[in-house]
Amino acid sequence: MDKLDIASGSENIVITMEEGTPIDKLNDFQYVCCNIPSAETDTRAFEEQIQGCTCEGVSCDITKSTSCECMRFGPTYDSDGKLLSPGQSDSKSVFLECNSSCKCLQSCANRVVQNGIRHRLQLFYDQDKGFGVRTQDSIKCGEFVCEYTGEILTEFEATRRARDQSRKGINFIFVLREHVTSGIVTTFIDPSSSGNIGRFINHSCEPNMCIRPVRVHNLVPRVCFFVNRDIKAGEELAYSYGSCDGYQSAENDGKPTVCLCGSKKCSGYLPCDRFVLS
Ligand SMILES: C[S@@+](CC[C@H](N)C(=O)[O-])C[C@H]1O[C@@H](n2cnc3c(N)ncnc32)[C@H](O)[C@@H]1O
Repeated sequence: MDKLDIASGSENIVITMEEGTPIDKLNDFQYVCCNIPSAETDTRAFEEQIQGCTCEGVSCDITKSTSCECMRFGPTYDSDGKLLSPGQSDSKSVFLECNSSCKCLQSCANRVVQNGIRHRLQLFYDQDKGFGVRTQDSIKCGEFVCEYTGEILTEFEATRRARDQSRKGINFIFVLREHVTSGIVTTFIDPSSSGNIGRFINHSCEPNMCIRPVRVHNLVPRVCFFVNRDIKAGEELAYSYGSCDGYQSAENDGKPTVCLCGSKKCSGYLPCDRFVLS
């Protein structure tokens, strides 16, 4: 692994590591910028291209979102590419960007996540919480930070791996629950051996980031982090591992993990997803 860039050049920005970060702990970790199917996962959702819009011009018009098929569920961003309503639990559940089959250009206002990480991020290590991520730039409320990429698992494999990871006192499996008309669609993402910088972000009971499941070229949801307030360079980035409109992260089975987020609103323990226990 590159000592200067944990992404080894695969992101469009260098992701540095604070001096002294014990990267030897990450021997088998492979950095991947996008989700990949595990050996057991049906790959059809990866292959099915979402139909693009037929808008004419360089960029689709955010202010007339009803005229763009990619914004049929409403706009996701404002004209500066900032997430609309980052401080609220979302009012809509489908977040669609324009994609490779649309006529608009890569600079279209409805293309944010697909343009990758824009702010300088740094990996660091804390004796108590382990790895963590801070920003080296100030970030404005609503701006995109990064995704949580990894292997997309079947429920069976997710349960097996979650139990396995819990025994080692750590759990990386992100459980995304989306409420759709036909019921609940659940996606399991495991970045423990293949993942991106999102894998290292810690939980806070008073987080500075929110999560949105964004779809771009295919049906596989991309779990995306956006800041929910203006933040300063040097701040640690954090999201809530607990449920919020269907998003949850698994935690240690049986023994709750004491939360060290340091917030006055701290609930004492990390949230736990019940699927691990079933
Ligand atoms: C997705 S990983 C985050 C990166 C992790 N710190 C590492 O060293 O790889 C989740 C794990 O980090 C630790 N963690 C995250 N947030 C924490 C918090 N607020 N307090 C205590 N431990 C935390 C827990 O061990 C949890 O299982």
